[in-house]
Amino acid sequence: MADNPTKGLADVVAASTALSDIDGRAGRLFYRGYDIHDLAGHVSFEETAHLLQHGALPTRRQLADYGAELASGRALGALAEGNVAEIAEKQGPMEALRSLVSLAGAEDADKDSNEAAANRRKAARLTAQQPILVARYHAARSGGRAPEPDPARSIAANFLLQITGREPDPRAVEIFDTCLVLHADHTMNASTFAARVCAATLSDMHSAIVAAIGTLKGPLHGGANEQVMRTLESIPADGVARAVRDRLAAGEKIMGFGHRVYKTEDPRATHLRKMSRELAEASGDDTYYRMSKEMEEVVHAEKGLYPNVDFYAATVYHYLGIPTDLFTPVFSVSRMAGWTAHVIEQHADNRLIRPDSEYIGERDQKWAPIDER
Ligand SMILES: CC(=O)SCCNC(=O)CCNC(=O)[C@H](O)C(C)(C)COP(=O)(O)OP(=O)(O)OC[C@H]1O[C@@H](n2cnc3c(N)ncnc32)[C@H](O)[C@@H]1OP(=O)(O)O
Ligand SMILES: O=C([O-])CC(=O)C(=O)O
Repeated sequence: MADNPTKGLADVVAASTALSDIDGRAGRLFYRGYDIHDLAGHVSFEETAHLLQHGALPTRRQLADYGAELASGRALGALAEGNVAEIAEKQGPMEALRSLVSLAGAEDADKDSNEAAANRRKAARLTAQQPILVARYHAARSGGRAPEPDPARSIAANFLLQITGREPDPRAVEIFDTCLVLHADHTMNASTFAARVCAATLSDMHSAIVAAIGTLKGPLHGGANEQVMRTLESIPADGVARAVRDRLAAGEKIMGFGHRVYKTEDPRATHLRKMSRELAEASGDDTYYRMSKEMEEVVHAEKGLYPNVDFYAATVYHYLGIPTDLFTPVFSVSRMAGWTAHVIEQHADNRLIRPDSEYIGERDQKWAPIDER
Protein backbone atom coordinates (compact mmCIF):
# COMPACT_ATOMS: atom_id res chain seq x y z
CA MET A 1 0.00 0.00 0.00
CA ALA A 2 1.33 3.48 -0.91
CA ASP A 3 2.43 5.65 1.96
CA ASN A 4 -0.14 8.09 3.24
CA PRO A 5 0.87 11.41 1.54
CA THR A 6 0.56 13.17 4.89
CA LYS A 7 2.62 10.57 6.76
CA GLY A 8 4.50 12.41 9.48
CA LEU A 9 2.00 15.26 8.94
CA ALA A 10 4.36 16.70 6.30
CA ASP A 11 3.06 20.04 5.00
CA VAL A 12 -0.09 19.79 7.16
CA VAL A 13 -0.93 23.10 8.84
CA ALA A 14 -1.66 21.97 12.38
CA ALA A 15 -1.92 25.31 14.19
CA SER A 16 -2.00 29.05 13.67
CA THR A 17 0.77 30.95 15.39
CA ALA A 18 2.07 34.50 15.62
CA LEU A 19 5.31 33.31 17.25
CA SER A 20 7.60 32.20 14.45
CA ASP A 21 7.60 31.68 10.71
CA ILE A 22 9.89 29.82 8.32
CA ASP A 23 10.48 30.21 4.61
CA GLY A 24 12.01 26.82 3.91
CA ARG A 25 12.96 27.54 0.30
CA ALA A 26 14.70 30.83 1.04
CA GLY A 27 16.15 29.55 4.32
CA ARG A 28 14.65 32.27 6.49
CA LEU A 29 13.35 32.26 10.04
CA PHE A 30 11.42 34.98 11.85
CA TYR A 31 10.37 35.40 15.49
CA ARG A 32 7.24 37.56 15.61
CA GLY A 33 8.26 39.13 12.31
CA TYR A 34 11.92 39.78 13.22
CA ASP A 35 14.48 38.10 10.97
CA ILE A 36 16.69 35.72 12.96
CA HIS A 37 19.72 37.29 11.25
CA ASP A 38 18.79 40.64 12.85
CA LEU A 39 18.13 39.14 16.27
CA ALA A 40 21.23 36.88 16.51
CA GLY A 41 24.08 38.82 18.11
CA HIS A 42 21.87 41.88 18.74
CA VAL A 43 19.31 40.84 21.33
CA SER A 44 19.81 38.69 24.41
CA PHE A 45 18.05 35.42 25.18
CA GLU A 46 16.07 37.24 27.89
CA GLU A 47 14.84 39.79 25.32
CA THR A 48 13.95 36.93 22.96
CA ALA A 49 12.01 35.07 25.66
CA HIS A 50 10.14 38.30 26.45
CA LEU A 51 9.40 38.78 22.75
CA LEU A 52 7.93 35.28 22.52
CA GLN A 53 6.09 35.15 25.85
CA HIS A 54 4.88 38.77 26.01
CA GLY A 55 4.53 39.67 22.35
CA ALA A 56 7.14 42.45 22.02
CA LEU A 57 10.82 43.15 22.46
CA PRO A 58 11.08 44.72 25.91
CA THR A 59 11.91 48.30 26.76
CA ARG A 60 14.75 48.73 29.28
CA ARG A 61 12.18 48.99 32.05
CA GLN A 62 10.29 45.86 30.90
CA LEU A 63 13.55 43.96 30.58
CA ALA A 64 14.55 44.91 34.12
CA ASP A 65 11.15 43.75 35.41
CA TYR A 66 11.33 40.52 33.42
CA GLY A 67 14.92 39.94 34.61
CA ALA A 68 13.78 40.37 38.22
CA GLU A 69 10.92 37.92 37.61
CA LEU A 70 13.39 35.39 36.16
CA ALA A 71 15.79 35.87 39.07
CA SER A 72 13.08 35.27 41.67
CA GLY A 73 11.62 32.43 39.61
CA ARG A 74 14.88 30.44 39.66
CA ALA A 75 14.22 28.93 43.06
CA LEU A 76 13.30 25.26 42.73
CA GLY A 77 10.67 23.83 45.03
CA ALA A 78 11.66 21.44 47.81
CA LEU A 79 10.47 18.43 45.81
CA ALA A 80 12.78 19.07 42.87
CA GLU A 81 15.68 20.14 45.13
CA GLY A 82 15.19 17.16 47.40
CA ASN A 83 15.09 14.55 44.64
CA VAL A 84 17.73 15.76 42.21
CA ALA A 85 20.53 13.60 43.65
CA GLU A 86 18.55 10.36 43.43
CA ILE A 87 17.22 11.23 39.98
CA ALA A 88 20.74 12.02 38.76
CA GLU A 89 21.84 8.57 39.91
CA LYS A 90 19.07 6.76 38.04
CA GLN A 91 18.18 8.81 34.97
CA GLY A 92 19.94 10.23 31.93
CA PRO A 93 19.84 14.01 31.54
CA MET A 94 16.70 14.39 29.42
CA GLU A 95 14.75 11.85 31.47
CA ALA A 96 15.88 13.63 34.62
CA LEU A 97 14.66 16.97 33.26
CA ARG A 98 11.29 15.43 32.44
CA SER A 99 11.02 14.19 36.03
CA LEU A 100 12.33 17.38 37.62
CA VAL A 101 10.03 19.69 35.63
CA SER A 102 7.16 17.49 36.72
CA LEU A 103 8.23 17.81 40.37
CA ALA A 104 8.68 21.57 40.03
CA GLY A 105 5.17 21.76 38.58
CA ALA A 106 3.71 19.97 41.58
CA GLU A 107 4.69 22.93 43.76
CA ASP A 108 4.11 25.76 41.32
CA ALA A 109 1.93 28.49 42.83
CA ASP A 110 -0.13 28.74 39.60
CA LYS A 111 -0.41 25.04 38.87
CA ASP A 112 -4.21 25.04 38.88
CA SER A 113 -4.70 27.90 36.45
CA ASN A 114 -4.47 28.13 32.68
CA GLU A 115 -5.32 31.86 32.71
CA ALA A 116 -3.02 34.01 30.56
CA ALA A 117 -1.45 35.87 33.51
CA ALA A 118 -0.80 32.61 35.40
CA ASN A 119 0.59 31.03 32.25
CA ARG A 120 2.99 33.98 31.76
CA ARG A 121 4.22 33.66 35.35
CA LYS A 122 4.75 29.92 34.86
CA ALA A 123 6.51 30.57 31.55
CA ALA A 124 9.00 32.89 33.29
CA ARG A 125 9.59 30.39 36.10
CA LEU A 126 10.10 27.47 33.71
CA THR A 127 12.50 29.55 31.61
CA ALA A 128 14.45 30.53 34.72
CA GLN A 129 14.45 27.07 36.27
CA GLN A 130 15.46 24.95 33.29
CA PRO A 131 19.16 25.98 33.26
CA ILE A 132 19.27 25.58 37.04
CA LEU A 133 17.82 22.07 36.77
CA VAL A 134 20.48 21.12 34.21
CA ALA A 135 23.23 22.57 36.44
CA ARG A 136 21.90 20.90 39.59
CA TYR A 137 21.63 17.59 37.77
CA HIS A 138 25.18 17.85 36.46
CA ALA A 139 26.55 18.83 39.87
CA ALA A 140 24.67 16.04 41.62
CA ARG A 141 26.03 13.34 39.34
CA SER A 142 29.52 14.81 39.63
CA GLY A 143 29.25 14.66 43.41
CA GLY A 144 29.22 18.40 44.01
CA ARG A 145 26.91 21.39 44.13
CA ALA A 146 26.64 23.94 41.36
CA PRO A 147 27.72 27.48 42.24
CA GLU A 148 24.66 29.61 43.12
CA PRO A 149 23.39 31.64 40.14
CA ASP A 150 24.18 35.34 40.39
CA PRO A 151 20.95 37.39 40.00
CA ALA A 152 22.93 40.14 38.26
CA ARG A 153 24.07 37.84 35.46
CA SER A 154 22.31 36.61 32.36
CA ILE A 155 20.99 33.08 31.93
CA ALA A 156 23.86 32.38 29.51
CA ALA A 157 26.55 33.62 31.94
CA ASN A 158 25.10 31.78 34.92
CA PHE A 159 24.74 28.56 32.97
CA LEU A 160 28.34 28.50 31.76
CA LEU A 161 29.54 29.39 35.25
CA GLN A 162 27.45 26.64 36.83
CA ILE A 163 28.35 23.95 34.32
CA THR A 164 32.07 24.58 33.94
CA GLY A 165 32.68 25.88 37.47
CA ARG A 166 34.87 28.63 35.98
CA GLU A 167 34.34 32.32 35.42
CA PRO A 168 33.27 32.30 31.75
CA ASP A 169 35.08 34.36 29.14
CA PRO A 170 32.82 37.30 28.07
CA ARG A 171 32.97 36.28 24.40
CA ALA A 172 31.98 32.72 25.32
CA VAL A 173 28.96 34.16 27.14
CA GLU A 174 28.00 36.21 24.06
CA ILE A 175 28.31 33.17 21.82
CA PHE A 176 26.28 30.97 24.15
CA ASP A 177 23.64 33.66 24.50
CA THR A 178 23.37 33.78 20.69
CA CYS A 179 22.96 29.98 20.64
CA LEU A 180 20.04 30.33 23.06
CA VAL A 181 18.46 32.99 20.84
CA LEU A 182 18.88 30.80 17.74
CA HIS A 183 17.19 27.78 19.33
CA ALA A 184 14.31 29.59 21.06
CA ASP A 185 11.43 28.81 18.69
CA HIS A 186 10.79 27.03 15.41
CA THR A 187 7.14 26.85 14.32
CA MET A 188 5.52 23.41 14.53
CA ASN A 189 8.60 21.28 15.28
CA ALA A 190 7.84 17.95 16.96
CA SER A 191 8.36 19.00 20.59
CA THR A 192 6.34 22.21 20.21
CA PHE A 193 3.58 20.26 18.52
CA ALA A 194 3.61 17.77 21.41
CA ALA A 195 3.30 20.66 23.86
CA ARG A 196 0.39 22.14 21.92
CA VAL A 197 -1.45 18.82 21.64
CA CYS A 198 -1.20 18.43 25.41
CA ALA A 199 -2.21 22.04 26.12
CA ALA A 200 -5.15 21.76 23.72
CA THR A 201 -6.85 19.24 26.00
CA LEU A 202 -6.79 22.10 28.55
CA SER A 203 -4.11 20.30 30.47
CA ASP A 204 -1.64 22.53 32.34
CA MET A 205 1.60 24.14 31.19
CA HIS A 206 3.92 21.85 33.14
CA SER A 207 2.28 18.75 31.63
CA ALA A 208 2.72 20.23 28.15
CA ILE A 209 6.39 20.98 28.86
CA VAL A 210 7.01 17.45 30.11
CA ALA A 211 5.58 16.15 26.81
CA ALA A 212 7.84 18.56 24.92
CA ILE A 213 10.98 17.51 26.79
CA GLY A 214 10.28 13.85 26.10
CA THR A 215 9.78 14.67 22.43
CA LEU A 216 12.92 16.81 22.11
CA LYS A 217 15.02 13.95 23.47
CA GLY A 218 14.82 11.77 20.33
CA PRO A 219 17.75 11.73 17.89
CA LEU A 220 15.58 12.74 14.94
CA HIS A 221 14.88 16.01 16.78
CA GLY A 222 16.90 17.73 19.56
CA GLY A 223 18.84 14.59 20.44
CA ALA A 224 20.73 14.92 17.16
CA ASN A 225 23.18 17.50 18.56
CA GLU A 226 24.64 14.96 20.99
CA GLN A 227 24.80 12.35 18.20
CA VAL A 228 26.72 14.76 15.96
CA MET A 229 29.46 15.03 18.58
CA ARG A 230 29.49 11.27 19.12
CA THR A 231 29.92 10.80 15.35
CA LEU A 232 32.83 13.26 15.22
CA GLU A 233 34.47 11.52 18.18
CA SER A 234 34.01 8.09 16.63
CA ILE A 235 35.79 8.69 13.31
CA PRO A 236 39.45 9.45 12.61
CA ALA A 237 40.18 13.07 11.69
CA ASP A 238 41.60 12.01 8.32
CA GLY A 239 38.80 9.53 7.58
CA VAL A 240 35.71 11.75 7.44
CA ALA A 241 34.81 11.27 3.77
CA ARG A 242 35.16 7.53 3.98
CA ALA A 243 33.19 7.26 7.24
CA VAL A 244 30.34 9.33 5.81
CA ARG A 245 30.22 7.31 2.58
CA ASP A 246 30.32 4.01 4.50
CA ARG A 247 27.48 5.10 6.74
CA LEU A 248 25.37 6.30 3.83
CA ALA A 249 26.07 3.07 1.94
CA ALA A 250 24.89 1.15 5.00
CA GLY A 251 21.61 3.12 4.89
CA GLU A 252 22.40 5.17 7.98
CA LYS A 253 21.40 8.77 8.44
CA ILE A 254 24.10 11.32 9.17
CA MET A 255 23.01 13.18 12.27
CA GLY A 256 22.74 16.95 12.02
CA PHE A 257 21.74 16.94 8.34
CA GLY A 258 18.40 17.28 6.61
CA HIS A 259 15.27 19.07 7.65
CA ARG A 260 11.55 18.71 7.10
CA VAL A 261 11.09 22.37 6.18
CA TYR A 262 14.41 23.82 4.99
CA LYS A 263 15.31 22.94 1.42
CA THR A 264 18.44 25.07 1.64
CA GLU A 265 20.80 26.17 4.43
CA ASP A 266 19.15 26.49 7.83
CA PRO A 267 19.74 30.17 8.70
CA ARG A 268 20.72 29.20 12.24
CA ALA A 269 23.49 26.95 10.92
CA THR A 270 25.04 29.98 9.19
CA HIS A 271 25.60 31.61 12.60
CA LEU A 272 26.58 28.41 14.36
CA ARG A 273 29.20 27.54 11.71
CA LYS A 274 30.85 30.95 12.22
CA MET A 275 30.80 30.62 15.98
CA SER A 276 32.17 27.09 15.81
CA ARG A 277 35.05 28.33 13.68
CA GLU A 278 35.79 31.23 16.02
CA LEU A 279 35.83 29.01 19.09
CA ALA A 280 37.86 26.33 17.32
CA GLU A 281 40.53 28.84 16.36
CA ALA A 282 40.58 30.34 19.85
CA SER A 283 40.95 26.87 21.38
CA GLY A 284 44.14 26.17 19.42
CA ASP A 285 42.75 22.85 18.15
CA ASP A 286 40.31 23.17 15.29
CA THR A 287 40.16 19.46 14.46
CA TYR A 288 36.44 19.02 15.09
CA TYR A 289 35.61 22.18 13.18
CA ARG A 290 37.65 21.04 10.18
CA MET A 291 36.07 17.59 10.34
CA SER A 292 32.62 19.21 10.44
CA LYS A 293 33.38 21.30 7.38
CA GLU A 294 34.51 18.24 5.50
CA MET A 295 31.48 16.27 6.62
CA GLU A 296 29.25 19.09 5.41
CA GLU A 297 30.89 19.01 1.96
CA VAL A 298 30.68 15.23 1.63
CA VAL A 299 27.05 14.99 2.78
CA HIS A 300 26.09 17.75 0.38
CA ALA A 301 27.94 16.10 -2.51
CA GLU A 302 26.50 12.66 -1.75
CA LYS A 303 22.94 13.49 -0.69
CA GLY A 304 22.34 17.18 -1.43
CA LEU A 305 21.53 17.71 2.26
CA TYR A 306 22.41 20.78 4.34
CA PRO A 307 23.36 20.97 8.00
CA ASN A 308 20.49 21.72 10.38
CA VAL A 309 20.66 23.63 13.67
CA ASP A 310 22.03 20.63 15.54
CA PHE A 311 25.13 20.17 13.38
CA TYR A 312 27.36 23.11 14.26
CA ALA A 313 25.68 23.56 17.66
CA ALA A 314 27.50 20.37 18.65
CA THR A 315 31.01 21.73 18.17
CA VAL A 316 30.05 25.14 19.56
CA TYR A 317 28.90 23.50 22.81
CA HIS A 318 31.95 21.25 22.80
CA TYR A 319 34.35 24.20 22.53
CA LEU A 320 32.39 26.00 25.26
CA GLY A 321 33.22 23.13 27.61
CA ILE A 322 29.70 21.71 27.89
CA PRO A 323 29.63 17.92 28.41
CA THR A 324 28.31 16.10 25.34
CA ASP A 325 25.35 14.48 27.09
CA LEU A 326 24.14 17.95 28.13
CA PHE A 327 23.82 19.24 24.55
CA THR A 328 20.14 18.30 24.25
CA PRO A 329 19.36 19.64 27.74
CA VAL A 330 20.94 22.93 26.57
CA PHE A 331 18.51 22.89 23.64
CA SER A 332 15.67 22.54 26.14
CA VAL A 333 16.96 25.54 28.12
CA SER A 334 16.49 27.67 25.03
CA ARG A 335 13.38 26.06 23.58
CA MET A 336 11.60 26.56 26.90
CA ALA A 337 11.02 30.15 25.77
CA GLY A 338 9.19 28.94 22.66
CA TRP A 339 7.34 25.99 24.20
CA THR A 340 5.86 28.11 26.96
CA ALA A 341 4.86 30.84 24.50
CA HIS A 342 3.09 28.22 22.38
CA VAL A 343 1.18 26.94 25.40
CA ILE A 344 0.10 30.50 26.22
CA GLU A 345 -1.00 30.95 22.59
CA GLN A 346 -2.82 27.59 22.49
CA HIS A 347 -4.75 28.26 25.70
CA ALA A 348 -5.68 31.76 24.50
CA ASP A 349 -7.50 30.42 21.42
CA ASN A 350 -8.05 26.74 22.00
CA ARG A 351 -9.53 23.90 20.08
CA LEU A 352 -8.80 20.24 20.81
CA ILE A 353 -6.13 18.89 18.44
CA ARG A 354 -7.36 15.57 17.19
CA PRO A 355 -6.33 14.57 13.68
CA ASP A 356 -7.73 11.61 11.81
CA SER A 357 -6.02 8.33 10.97
CA GLU A 358 -6.15 6.11 7.94
CA TYR A 359 -7.24 2.58 8.92
CA ILE A 360 -4.99 -0.09 7.34
CA GLY A 361 -5.99 -3.13 9.43
CA GLU A 362 -8.26 -6.10 8.83
CA ARG A 363 -12.01 -5.65 8.27
CA ASP A 364 -15.10 -7.85 8.80
CA GLN A 365 -13.40 -10.13 11.33
CA LYS A 366 -15.65 -12.74 12.93
CA TRP A 367 -15.41 -13.22 16.66
CA ALA A 368 -14.68 -16.75 17.97
CA PRO A 369 -14.71 -18.08 21.56
CA ILE A 370 -11.21 -18.41 23.06
CA ASP A 371 -10.99 -22.23 22.77
CA GLU A 372 -11.80 -22.08 19.05
CA ARG A 373 -9.08 -19.53 18.05
C1 LIG B 1 16.21 20.51 15.84
C2 LIG B 1 15.88 19.49 14.86
O1 LIG B 1 15.04 18.70 15.11
S1 LIG B 1 16.72 19.53 13.40
C3 LIG B 1 16.70 17.81 12.86
C4 LIG B 1 17.61 16.97 13.71
N1 LIG B 1 17.64 15.58 13.25
C5 LIG B 1 18.68 15.08 12.60
O2 LIG B 1 19.69 15.74 12.32
C6 LIG B 1 18.58 13.62 12.25
C7 LIG B 1 18.98 13.35 10.80
N2 LIG B 1 18.00 13.89 9.89
C8 LIG B 1 16.83 13.23 9.64
O3 LIG B 1 16.58 12.16 10.16
C9 LIG B 1 15.82 13.89 8.73
O4 LIG B 1 16.47 14.74 7.81
C10 LIG B 1 14.74 14.68 9.50
C11 LIG B 1 14.09 13.79 10.56
C12 LIG B 1 15.35 15.88 10.18
C13 LIG B 1 13.67 15.18 8.51
O5 LIG B 1 12.99 14.06 8.16
P1 LIG B 1 11.90 13.94 6.99
O6 LIG B 1 11.44 15.23 6.51
O7 LIG B 1 10.87 13.00 7.51
O8 LIG B 1 12.73 13.27 5.86
P2 LIG B 1 13.05 11.71 5.73
O9 LIG B 1 13.65 11.16 6.97
O10 LIG B 1 11.82 11.05 5.18
O11 LIG B 1 14.17 11.78 4.62
C14 LIG B 1 13.93 11.96 3.23
C15 LIG B 1 15.04 11.27 2.47
O12 LIG B 1 16.28 11.90 2.77
C16 LIG B 1 17.16 11.01 3.44
N3 LIG B 1 17.76 11.70 4.57
C17 LIG B 1 17.19 12.66 5.34
N4 LIG B 1 18.04 13.05 6.28
C18 LIG B 1 19.16 12.33 6.11
C19 LIG B 1 20.38 12.28 6.80
N5 LIG B 1 20.61 13.07 7.85
N6 LIG B 1 21.32 11.42 6.37
C20 LIG B 1 21.10 10.63 5.31
N7 LIG B 1 19.95 10.62 4.62
C21 LIG B 1 18.98 11.47 5.02
C22 LIG B 1 16.28 9.87 3.96
O13 LIG B 1 16.99 8.69 4.12
C23 LIG B 1 15.23 9.81 2.88
O14 LIG B 1 15.77 9.14 1.78
P3 LIG B 1 14.86 8.18 0.87
O15 LIG B 1 13.80 9.07 0.29
O16 LIG B 1 15.82 7.65 -0.13
O17 LIG B 1 14.28 7.16 1.80
O1 LIG C 1 11.54 22.50 12.98
C1 LIG C 1 11.91 21.32 13.11
O2 LIG C 1 11.30 20.35 12.61
C2 LIG C 1 13.13 20.98 13.86
C3 LIG C 1 13.97 22.17 14.18
O3 LIG C 1 14.77 22.62 13.38
C4 LIG C 1 13.79 22.81 15.48
O4 LIG C 1 12.93 22.37 16.26
O5 LIG C 1 14.49 23.79 15.76
